[in-house]
Amino acid sequence: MTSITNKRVSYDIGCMKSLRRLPDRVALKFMDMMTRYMSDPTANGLNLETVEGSKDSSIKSLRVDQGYRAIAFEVGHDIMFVHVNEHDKAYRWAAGRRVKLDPETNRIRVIEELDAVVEAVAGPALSNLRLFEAVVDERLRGLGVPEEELPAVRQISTIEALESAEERFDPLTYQILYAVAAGYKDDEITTLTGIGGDTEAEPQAPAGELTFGQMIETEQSRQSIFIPDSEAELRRVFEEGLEGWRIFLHPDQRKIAYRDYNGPVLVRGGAGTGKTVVAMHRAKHLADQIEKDPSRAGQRVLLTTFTTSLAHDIEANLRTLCPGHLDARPPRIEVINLDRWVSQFLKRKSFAREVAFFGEARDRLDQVWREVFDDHELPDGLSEPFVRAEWAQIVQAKGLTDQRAYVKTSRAGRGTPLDRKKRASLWDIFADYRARLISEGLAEPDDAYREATEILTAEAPNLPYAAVIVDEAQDMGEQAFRLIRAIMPEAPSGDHNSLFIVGDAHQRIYGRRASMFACGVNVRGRSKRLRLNYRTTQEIRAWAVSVLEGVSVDDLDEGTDTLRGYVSLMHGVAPELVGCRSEAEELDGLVAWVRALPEDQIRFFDIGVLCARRVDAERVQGALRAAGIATVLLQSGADDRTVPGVRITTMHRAKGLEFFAVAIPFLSDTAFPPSGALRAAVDSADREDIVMQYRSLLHVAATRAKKALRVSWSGKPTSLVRT
Ligand SMILES: Nc1ncnc2c1ncn2[C@@H]1O[C@H](COP(=O)(O)OP(=O)(O)OP(=O)(O)O)[C@@H](O)[C@H]1O
Repeated sequence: MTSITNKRVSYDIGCMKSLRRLPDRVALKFMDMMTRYMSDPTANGLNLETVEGSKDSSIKSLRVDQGYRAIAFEVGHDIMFVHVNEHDKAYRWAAGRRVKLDPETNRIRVIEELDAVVEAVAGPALSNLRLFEAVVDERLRGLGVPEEELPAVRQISTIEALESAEERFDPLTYQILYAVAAGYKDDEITTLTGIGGDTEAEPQAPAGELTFGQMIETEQSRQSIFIPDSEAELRRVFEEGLEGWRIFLHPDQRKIAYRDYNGPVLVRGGAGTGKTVVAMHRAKHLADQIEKDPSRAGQRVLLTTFTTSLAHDIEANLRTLCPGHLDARPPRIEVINLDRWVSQFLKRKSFAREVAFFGEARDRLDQVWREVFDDHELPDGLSEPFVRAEWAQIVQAKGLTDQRAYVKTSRAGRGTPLDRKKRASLWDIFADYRARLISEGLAEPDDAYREATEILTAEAPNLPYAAVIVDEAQDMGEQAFRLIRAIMPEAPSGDHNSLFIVGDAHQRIYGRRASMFACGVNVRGRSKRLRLNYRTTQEIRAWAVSVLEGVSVDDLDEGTDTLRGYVSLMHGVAPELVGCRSEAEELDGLVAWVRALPEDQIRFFDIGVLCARRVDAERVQGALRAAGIATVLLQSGADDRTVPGVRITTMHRAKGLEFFAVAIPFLSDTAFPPSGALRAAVDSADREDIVMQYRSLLHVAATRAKKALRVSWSGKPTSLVRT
């Protein structure tokens, strides 16, 4: 027996999973031993014992209590725990295992070599029952199954047998086998595993030359091996649960979040690909760097979003990832939505006008417009809604403050042409509106962004930010990007790790748009894409993508994006598409669907009903309540999951949420897009924009579902859905 001190301890995903199956007292004891060792390795040495008769001399066992043993590999400076189980089972598991440094996949693999005898006996007898019969060795090897595991693969007879043999295989092998069995194509499996193909991650050194200690640190190994940085981190992971996003990042995610960049970075990815997860890890990484360097004390990372609710969610999640950075005084990470940041900044700068973000202040804007329209004649053929749309989408969106700039500006994308004369008379109206706003002490959000940008540019105040991370970038307009660039201007020494921008133009639901390049944010050569959807099954994702079929979407810059090449981690059942004769029948069906969901697998808070309009959400609430089903109508605040009840909310609010099962009712051709929204269109181009926003909204709503989706309508379905 050797008492081990001062080694680096890590845990592979198999160990984490086996911990979950242990009785609580055993799991707690193991966790306690590990955290104590990490807090003071010299005082709390680990008594590792050699496993007699094992194939690999580095395999060791650790007594957890009388009946349980943990299995680990001890190589050089590292101890990697791989399994915890009852005494005999643990030793049996350990007997045939060995650790392999696999240069092909740039990972540490934990494999079991079957004896040739077992193989010979099992082979012919099972020949007509083999799950992978039609799959040749070469394909499996190419996908990353180690040679040594092929005999065991050949013994698997059914998908259920594969599932119950999970512990027999190296975690990556299991993932590959499962994907092959589920019918994924090779390029899709490459996306799932991050091996080879067109992935962001790549070997960091010639893989063949890496030692165990180096190989365990690769982006690829860390997809399934957790190396805690500190006792606090280990304790948090044990306490908060083992949700993959915190520890087992996809190699692409880790590479994107944990590298240095010499300029702004753009990360795109379809719904559910872990963009927010990457943004959070990026914040942690940059804050870790600040913490380690005493000369950077007081600096911080600004993580900003478009909506308040996402900012709340991110802050809550960061509390489980790196609370120290939020609680430090001053904090090393600040999470705030951009509107709020602007309000606070302008307040500090004694900006005297009230910014009309929502509510009563917005009603006052309507009142000012009414007064302006009373005093002006509109140019021929133009309506009041047109004038307001021109103001919002051209003048304010582009930050135009004088007539010359307005006359010269490009109005690309606006349907109704305007000659010079019309533009000149429109400018009179705009100038009057602006003057009245100022005398009323009011400002629109775009004014606030512009003012803040001007103050920052003129004063260059000493802000504490070392970097800005932006989530939901697709919903931010030009003024927002100019402001972000002004908060984090390019340093004289270059743009080191300055801006990290995350978004998906397919999910643009607020009608704003900007080219980052035009706003001084140059991401050329640093544009990344995430392709693995962790949230939604392949079947639901395919349906959600069909809603956007044939539509061209930008890449948040000056190019175009596509939803091709995405893969979902899971397969599941096809979405239910339900046509009804009336809305009453639709609501009855919805109630029956909620009741029929398997109660043992799913709790009410994990069911979301998403509607285009708040009034519809209220109708759904009425129907569910009448049937005795508890409900929660979600408003703009965070979703408190300790309150029981089916979640009902608008599709807009659903952004940032996810549910096991989602229902989207009222998708008839007269109800979706809602007629009120279409009536607001000022011309055919505007109408197309509105329809596009509703397509995106439906795409967002559908991609909130993890496992089950129900879509319904009464009468004729909207042309936006494929039935
Ligand atoms: N490496 C990972 N391991 C396990 N789960 C992950 C991983 N990365 C992301 N997830 C999970 O996938 C889901 C989607 O992640 P996230 O919200 O970051 O995606 P997103 O791209 O921002 O989505 P959207 O654009 O739809 O809002 C979350 O439940 C998250 O915890």
